[in-house]
Amino acid sequence: MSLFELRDVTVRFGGIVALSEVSLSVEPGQVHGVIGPNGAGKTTLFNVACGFVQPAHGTVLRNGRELGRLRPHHLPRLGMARTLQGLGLFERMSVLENVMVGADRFARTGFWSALFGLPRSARDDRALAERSMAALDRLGAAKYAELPAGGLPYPLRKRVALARALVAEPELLLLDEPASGLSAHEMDELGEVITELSGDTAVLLVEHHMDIVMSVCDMITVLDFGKVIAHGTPDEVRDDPAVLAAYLGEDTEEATSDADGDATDEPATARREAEHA
Ligand SMILES: Nc1ncnc2c1ncn2[C@@H]1O[C@H](COP(=O)(O)OP(=O)(O)OP(=O)(O)O)[C@@H](O)[C@H]1O
Repeated sequence: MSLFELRDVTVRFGGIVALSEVSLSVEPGQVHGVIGPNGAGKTTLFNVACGFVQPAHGTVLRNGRELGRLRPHHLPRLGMARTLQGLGLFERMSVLENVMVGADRFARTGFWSALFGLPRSARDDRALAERSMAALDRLGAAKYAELPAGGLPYPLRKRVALARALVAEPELLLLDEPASGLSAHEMDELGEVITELSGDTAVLLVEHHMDIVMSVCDMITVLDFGKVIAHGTPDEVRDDPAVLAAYLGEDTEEATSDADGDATDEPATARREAEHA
């Protein structure tokens, strides 16, 4: 039984089929990457996994159980957490407070006891703060705990967002383009963090940057035009002719490592635009 599964998921936006009968499964301890060229359906797949988008057909399963109409607020009780491209931090709140927001799965305090400041609330708060500090420490960001999140450089804010997702101790972490906006060096660091985390939590990593996907994932699902065109280990996917044709191929060099280490896929984009025309 898989930890998490999408089975034959189809999503349509008007006349556009963003995902067509897509299936994938994430196993415990696995880092599962989802890659594909622009418009392949990666974000849509992530949004289905988070409950932002409801499939027209197909099912989402957690530990083999169909989830029905999954909504984002169901994730904590399903043992799932996510980070988003936009990070979604409260800029004026401290780093620690931001991370504590992610720990609500552990907050037993009810609305009334919190409102009247009953002792259990303070105890819960202390426990949450300790847990949050531990998550920050794990990501090398504990020393920024008291600073406003909005003032931190972008890579650090990413770490805070990751700590916030981790503090609920999810069994499955959903990461949407975590490498975007990072330098090559920061991407390497992120890769190490993800590999380290995967000892405790499975990861579904939707990512545009090929280098990090190839280096940290155990399994990769490749999408193109909303369909799964390949699935396998990084080595299998790298050599798959369908992947080479769709995404890697002659565009690989440009797509993964331009001079300053920042990824670009302009040649691939141009080709795909021509195909769509
Ligand atoms: N809300 C929406 N309304 C209409 N069409 C959409 C919507 N979201 C996505 N699409 C379309 O669905 C297809 C898949 O888009 P999606 O954003 O999931 O791809 P992607 O692989 O994440 O692309 P990128 O790498 O460019 O972000 C595209 O053709 C896109 O234009």
